[in-house]
Amino acid sequence: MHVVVNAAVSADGKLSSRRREQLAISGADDFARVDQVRAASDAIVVGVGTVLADDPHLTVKDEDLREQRREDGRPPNPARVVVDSNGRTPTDAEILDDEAATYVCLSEAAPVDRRADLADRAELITAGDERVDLLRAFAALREAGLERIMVEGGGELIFSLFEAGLVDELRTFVGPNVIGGRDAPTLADGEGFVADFPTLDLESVDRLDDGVLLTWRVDER
Ligand SMILES: NC(=O)C1=CN([C@@H]2O[C@H](COP(=O)(O)OP(=O)(O)OC[C@H]3O[C@@H](n4cnc5c(N)ncnc54)[C@H](OP(=O)(O)O)[C@@H]3O)[C@@H](O)[C@H]2O)C=CC1
Ligand SMILES: Nc1nc(O)c(N)c(N[C@@H]2O[C@H](COP(=O)(O)O)[C@@H](O)[C@H]2O)n1
Repeated sequence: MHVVVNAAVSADGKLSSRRREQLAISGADDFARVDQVRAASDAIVVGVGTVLADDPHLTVKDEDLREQRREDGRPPNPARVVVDSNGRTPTDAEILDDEAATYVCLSEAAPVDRRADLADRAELITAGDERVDLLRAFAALREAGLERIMVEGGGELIFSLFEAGLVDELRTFVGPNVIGGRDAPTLADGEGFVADFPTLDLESVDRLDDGVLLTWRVDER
């Protein structure tokens, strides 16, 4: 399995404002690049915080890229995955439509009625007691044949994936704005590290739109 985290941050490292509404930090060229990364992936993963904030669709937007996937014998869109301990994903969420397969990773704590609602629209994976155990959930995704994984956020999930040692590559588009706010989400939130910080090898730096794309390999821990 290869896990790429891709996100767009402001020049001060924020994913969004303190209102946690979806903000376009990327420009047109970066969104086109993101579409290519999606098209090259078997699955796109987000946390339920992103689903609740953005109601993302997580599909490939460019019809040529979808057609290329069909020609390669793959479904036109990668699978979508929500990490959602308690089954908070709304049943009318875009991510549950029939444009692509969807997996919802739950914990044992997810209420039975939420499981039943979600099971009509998605494959359910249960891993962890109170919170999704990411090592087990990602092992289940791998067993389902999903090898090339793109994670799009948000900051809580990205931190946990680094903590679990699951990230192979980090691609960060840094946009030309300052968002600020101590409560605004950043690339990696969660508890934060105080020692044994994950370290990265800088692979490339590319000017893109009015910002810069940083591609990092994550060192083994
Ligand atoms: N600029 C960009 O590129 C992007 C920006 N965003 C922005 O990010 C914000 C959302 O990010 P954020 O609030 O951090 O939410 P996340 O999308 O990271 O989801 C976090 C939630 O996932 C659930 N979860 C379950 N298991 C785990 C686990 N093991 N580790 C971590 N989380 C787990 C938790 O909810 P529970 O306990 O209920 O399961 C948790 O609160 C929005 O403002 C959105 O607009 C999002 C993506 C990309
Ligand atoms: N790469 C990138 N740049 C930004 O500026 C963004 N705001 C995001 N957001 C991510 O894209 C999701 C929306 O996807 P759909 O257009 O609905 O398919 C959003 O939920 C974030 O994960 N990404």
